[in-house]
Amino acid sequence: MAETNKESLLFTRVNKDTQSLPVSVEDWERQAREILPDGPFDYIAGGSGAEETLASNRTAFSKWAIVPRMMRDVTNRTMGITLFNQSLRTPIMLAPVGMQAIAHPEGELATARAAKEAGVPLVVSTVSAHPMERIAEVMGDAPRWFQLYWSNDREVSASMVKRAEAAGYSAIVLTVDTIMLGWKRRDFRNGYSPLREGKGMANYITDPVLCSRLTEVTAENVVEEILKNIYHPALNWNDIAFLREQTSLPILVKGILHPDDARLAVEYGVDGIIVSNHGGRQMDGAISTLEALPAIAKVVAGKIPVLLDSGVRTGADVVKAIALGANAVMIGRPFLFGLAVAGEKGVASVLDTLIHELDVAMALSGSNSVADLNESILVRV
Ligand SMILES: Cc1cc2nc3c(=O)[nH]c(=O)nc-3n(C[C@H](O)[C@H](O)[C@H](O)COP(=O)(O)O)c2cc1C
Ligand SMILES: O=C(O)C(=O)c1ccccc1
Repeated sequence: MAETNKESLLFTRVNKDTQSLPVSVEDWERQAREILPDGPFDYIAGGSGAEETLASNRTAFSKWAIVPRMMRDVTNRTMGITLFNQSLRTPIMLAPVGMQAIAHPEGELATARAAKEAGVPLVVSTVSAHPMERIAEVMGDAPRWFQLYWSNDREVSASMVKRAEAAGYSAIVLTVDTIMLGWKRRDFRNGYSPLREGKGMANYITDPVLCSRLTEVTAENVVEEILKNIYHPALNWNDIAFLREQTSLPILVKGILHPDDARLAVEYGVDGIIVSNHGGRQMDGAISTLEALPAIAKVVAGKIPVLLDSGVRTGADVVKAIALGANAVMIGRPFLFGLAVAGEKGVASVLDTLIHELDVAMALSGSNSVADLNESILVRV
């Protein structure tokens, strides 16, 4: 990506199109704060409980410093990786984020266009504001995964997975940390629930199995059904076998923080792990993902890919996560702030900035490829 680097620094970053756009996630967040009402803004930016995990996701990154290597000829460096036989331009993905219409009316459709343009895979949420098939249409051949919220009616889960496979999604991400919703004080204060407002029902109202359960298909009935479906405390490792019967796609579990769970994921034949605390939105007081990563990477020992999200904001953050054992990272709120402020252009700009930051961070740390990144360039501070 040497050519992009030159261009970005000398031209793109100072040309008139990008000048008015924010250049950091903090700036995007500030602008989103101005545009969005309290309900949606707090829903997006907030965390659960006392927001301790939300904060520690960031401080964890500052507890590691990069010790850059010099004079390593980084002319021909690459950010490319291969994940489940798919070549990706960078080790960055868009995390599954539901109900994106609360940020921007075009929601996931705008995000999908930006992701496609940037060559960054998108993970579409079960509770997306547009049907997965519609989002797939926008993406054409561009890489996309489907995130599943296990339903307490497993035939609904099976139906969604089959629809995703038919619509060209190439992996299933089973989110396992949301067997019930986290305790969100900001939302209680604001009296705000996007799910209740029907912002996350597109995949349900279009689902034949879910609709067959209703006496009458109305928005109200669908929302009630979703609320019942999202609550599924019985989820356990044996459910993986059922999921495996429904699809030939790779299955990842999202929300792993304990090395023993990582070991179980491998044992139960899962194809990938996403180290995540849901961006500090579920179990407050939970360990930050960067702190959790090394022990998990050690247990997994390269048997399956390990991804990480929660708190990734800069190119240097990506370098640190990969150096500590992640194969790739995902971002959530950063792209949502971009979406809220400037729709597709905003998501595109957030991605462009992060990708260029990563390129510069790799070059200046003396790394020619993602495979070059390891703990030897990190120190605890
Ligand atoms: C508004 C919002 C909605 C989310 N919806 C989902 C979802 O539907 N499914 C899911 O697995 N994770 C969901 N997440 C969690 C993200 O996938 C991701 O784990 C988290 O945002 C990463 O942390 P970050 O925001 O600090 O980058 C959501 C996060 C936010 C902020
Ligand atoms: O807001 C969230 O983080 C989230 O993941 C979610 C889960 C279930 C329903 C709606 C949102």
